[in-house]
Amino acid sequence: MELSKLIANCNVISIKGDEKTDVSAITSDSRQVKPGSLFVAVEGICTDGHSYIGKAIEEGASVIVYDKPLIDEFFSRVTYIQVENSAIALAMIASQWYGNPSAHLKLVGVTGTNGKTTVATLLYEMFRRQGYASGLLSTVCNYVNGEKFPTTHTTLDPVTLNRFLRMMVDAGCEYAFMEVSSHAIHQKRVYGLKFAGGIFTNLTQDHLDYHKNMQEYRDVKKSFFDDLPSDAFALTNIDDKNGLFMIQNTQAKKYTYSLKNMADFKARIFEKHFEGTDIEINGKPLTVRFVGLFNVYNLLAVYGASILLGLNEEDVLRTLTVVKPVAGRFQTIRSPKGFTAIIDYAHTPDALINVLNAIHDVLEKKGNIITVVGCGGNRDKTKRPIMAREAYRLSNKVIFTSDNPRFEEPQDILNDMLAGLSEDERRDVLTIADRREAIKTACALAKPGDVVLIAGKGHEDYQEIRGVKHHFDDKEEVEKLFFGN
Ligand SMILES: CC(=O)N[C@H]1[C@@H](OP(=O)(O)OP(=O)(O)OC[C@H]2O[C@@H](n3ccc(=O)[nH]c3=O)[C@H](O)[C@@H]2O)O[C@H](CO)[C@@H](O)[C@@H]1O[C@H](C)C(=O)N[C@@H](C)C(=O)N[C@H](CCC(=O)O)C(=O)O
Ligand SMILES: Nc1ncnc2c1ncn2[C@@H]1O[C@H](COP(=O)(O)OP(=O)(O)OP(=O)(O)O)[C@@H](O)[C@H]1O
Ligand SMILES: N[C@H](CCC[C@H](N)C(=O)O)C(=O)O
Ligand SMILES: [Mg+2]
Repeated sequence: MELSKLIANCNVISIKGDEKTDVSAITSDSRQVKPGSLFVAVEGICTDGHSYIGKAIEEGASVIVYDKPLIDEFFSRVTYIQVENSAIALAMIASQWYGNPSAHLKLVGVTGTNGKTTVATLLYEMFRRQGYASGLLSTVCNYVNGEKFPTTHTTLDPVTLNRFLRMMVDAGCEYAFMEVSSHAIHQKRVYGLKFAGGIFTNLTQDHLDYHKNMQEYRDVKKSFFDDLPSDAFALTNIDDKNGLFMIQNTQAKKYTYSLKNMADFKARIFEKHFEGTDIEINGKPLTVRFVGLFNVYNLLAVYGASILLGLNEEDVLRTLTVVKPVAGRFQTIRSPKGFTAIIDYAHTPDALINVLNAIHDVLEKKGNIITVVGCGGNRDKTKRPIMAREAYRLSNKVIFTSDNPRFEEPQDILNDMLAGLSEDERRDVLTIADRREAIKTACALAKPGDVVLIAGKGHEDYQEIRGVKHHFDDKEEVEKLFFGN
């Protein structure tokens, strides 16, 4: 593609070299540069792409896009484009390169601390079941109409993201649903995408390793809604204290959902059981196969977005009665000994509280809750003592274990968790760093009628230790213990 066309939507400060040059590929990673590539130098968290400009040229890059003064020498065979912001330029160039695919889809972004995967995946299933070709970009998996692709992030980098959206357009998809993480908004990964709608689920503590404080985290999320166009919808959970704040300055059409207040989309709960929940949405009764108050919020968001996108109400309600939880989200496995294991991706204090309360609601004190939980390494450390405290408070027995230690010592993470308990309380808990052993111990302690909650890793099929992902799957571990093999 001709360079001048590629940079048409960028805020260009200066151009040195031939603007008509033909570009053969685009990347922000010098290690992926091929002859004729355009390389965008982006300042990152670990390193600065500007330091790899020399390397990119050595590998054959013919265009360099940058936003900081260059000290390197200029080569006459290379075109240098100085832009206002490289991360934004990367997103705009990626969209152009793939023919602005988001403009040819009805793209809906879901943001919030918890519930993004659940809401985005259920929307994808909803639209597929109504016969619409659709795509999904989520933490668990990406789908282009029925075809499955593994993923690396909750929200992909702009080049990969736009490549997927292009694949969706080429496959005839009309709708696309994606998770929008706060990291992605902050790093401009979704910049310039044309959204047909945005959904806010909730905001509670997470990622305080990355964002300076809760206010910055909240403001980053809000900026996603600030940038929505006027023909899009902004659908928000007004039972969350930041729900209205999120849509305060958006140009998009505002809609609300709630279980407690007057709202455009409203639900009530009648009866909770282990197999599901009897609810009412906008006055219509239905039984869903989901457990937990938080899942009623997720389903309500799905209902609201489906209606706003033009689906028929009866079809939507009928589909809500048949869809099932996403892998690793409140996934229940019955043991032959009469207790239940629940695998759940709760990896924030709020998610853990919600999932434990949901178990209490259906257990009605007729059994004990044994919780196995750990916290991820090289992530928000301040959530560790809180998660430990809540797990202790809401369980009959807790076993602290490892999640993904990444580059930290497992015992250091466990110590941060234990700091959330008093000395007396610490004597009540078991600390077993080996996750396999921890799960085994919990299942050995369980009596008929009990629940073993295994929290934090959900669908993940690995444990990340010192940069290596070792195969590990909570569900597989439980099935081995229950059914052998
Ligand atoms: C902290 C974080 O978000 N990091 C993301 C960020 O990387 P970074 O800023 O560290 O990049 P860097 O390594 O400093 O490099 C800067 C630039 O130099 C380039 N470079 C680097 C080395 C080299 O040899 N040559 C070269 O050109 C890099 O390609 C990059 O363009 O930009 C990269 C490209 O988009 C991401 O892959 C990377 O995700 C890392 C792997 C990650 O783990 N991110 C997690 C925290 C994340 O994003 N999570 C959210 C979900 C969170 C939630 O649950 O809500 C997600 O959306 O997945
Ligand atoms: N609406 C909700 N409110 C609070 N907690 C929720 C909600 N939905 C799900 N959870 C809890 O959070 C966990 C993760 O759910 P889900 O994967 O849908 O969230 P997510 O926002 O995609 O997470 P991530 O940030 O890792 O992408 C679930 O296993 C459950 O424990
Ligand atoms: N998307 C989340 C995943 C956390 C999952 C948990 N198992 C962990 O490793 O901390 C994050 O990047 O914080
Ligand atoms: Mg997710």
